[in-house]
Amino acid sequence: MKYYSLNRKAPKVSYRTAVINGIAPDGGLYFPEHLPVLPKSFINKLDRYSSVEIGMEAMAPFVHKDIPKKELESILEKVLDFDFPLVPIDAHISTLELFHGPTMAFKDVGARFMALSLGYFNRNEEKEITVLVATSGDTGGAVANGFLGVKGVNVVILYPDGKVSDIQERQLTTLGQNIKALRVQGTFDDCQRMVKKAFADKTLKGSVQLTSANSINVARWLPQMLYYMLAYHQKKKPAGELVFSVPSGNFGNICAGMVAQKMGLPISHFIAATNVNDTVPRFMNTSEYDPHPSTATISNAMDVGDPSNFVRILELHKNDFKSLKQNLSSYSFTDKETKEAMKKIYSESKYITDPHGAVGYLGLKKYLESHPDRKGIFLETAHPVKFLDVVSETLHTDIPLPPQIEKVMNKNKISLPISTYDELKEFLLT
Ligand SMILES: Cc1ncc(COP(=O)(O)O)c(C=O)c1O
Ligand SMILES: N[C@@H](CCOP(=O)(O)O)C(=O)O
Repeated sequence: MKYYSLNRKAPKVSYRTAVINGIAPDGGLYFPEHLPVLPKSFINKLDRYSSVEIGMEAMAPFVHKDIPKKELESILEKVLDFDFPLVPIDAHISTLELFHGPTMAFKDVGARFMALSLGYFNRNEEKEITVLVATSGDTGGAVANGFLGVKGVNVVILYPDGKVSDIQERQLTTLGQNIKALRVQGTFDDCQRMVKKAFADKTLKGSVQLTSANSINVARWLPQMLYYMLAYHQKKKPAGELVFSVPSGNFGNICAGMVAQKMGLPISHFIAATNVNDTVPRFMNTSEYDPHPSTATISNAMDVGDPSNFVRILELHKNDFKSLKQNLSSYSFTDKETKEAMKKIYSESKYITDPHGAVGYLGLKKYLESHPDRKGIFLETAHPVKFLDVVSETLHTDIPLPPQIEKVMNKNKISLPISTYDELKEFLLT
């Protein structure tokens, strides 16, 4: 498989080079040259395959030639070593829990897939590589955990100071070793801008080999398509067409779902549910992309004003607004609505959602109002314990700390404050 730059001013590259570069030299996101269509016989029998077998079929074409099948299998065995249960909420709605991994958010699959891919590519290299990552909460912890101790890789995480939850901050600042955290005076978008500026900085790139572990990196982005396949894997046959509501921030997860759909998964429609950071819902109403600075919300990991992956979504729909409209609805919700939804789900179904999942639920509910004949799944993207304050204040209930979280609670948070790109550059060069 070759990958091209969406800015179309850089050479096509292999999976290996796309992963190592992170972003193309012309500043564009990499995109697969073609999307393989999976055999109908495979799609119709997803329930009969194991998660690793599904992962092999779906991911092999994307890494082909750079990662041998045996190695890919061993990577997938490590990446998919936890469950992704589909839980019914009511007669029309289920939720796919993506939080049973080591950092309890959906980022664990992509982060570990990328870490293991890079570890494989770096196995005989002497040169060190620096993985730069911007986080609004969950990517940082997942990347820190996934890359901890990986030979030849240093990780630098940028997060917006005071805008991530206490547990999220602990997950990205307490591991030590090859993981460093920088707390930025600004928003997630400022962090992401600094990361992108670093990639465009020739003097920096001459001294440090940089890559990104955000979903701009194909190794972080593409494996997320497996969630959608694993949902069908749990459905009784024939599953029929489903709609997916995806709580969205940087739009990597929903975009990976759209890749799965193009590969043959029978998804009838997507809902991108956002908090008040509504750049995409506004675009879907006006066809004008007009990013606003992000606003802090209780679903903080989605506080993104200028989502990186939206260009990939446009590419998947050949930049045709009409065809995008047929496949995607997008709605935004306030914190008040989110809390009301958390209460409603808890009182009606005894199910505790985190604020991100609750936004996904609201998006699905809204869509089903005008499509009562359809059934849908909203993705529960993080464990509610990661947002303990909001959840206990809203639902007046306690959540016991799972062992994954307990182990970071008594550790010291270590991070350096920065406010400008020059400070980041100085940090990377010393
Ligand atoms: C818990 C949670 N939900 C939803 C999102 C949004 O996902 P995406 O950025 O892929 O749209 C994130 C962060 O990305 C997250 O951490
Ligand atoms: N919500 C994310 C923001 C970055 O998203 P990514 O998927 O592009 O890494 C976070 O939790 O950091």
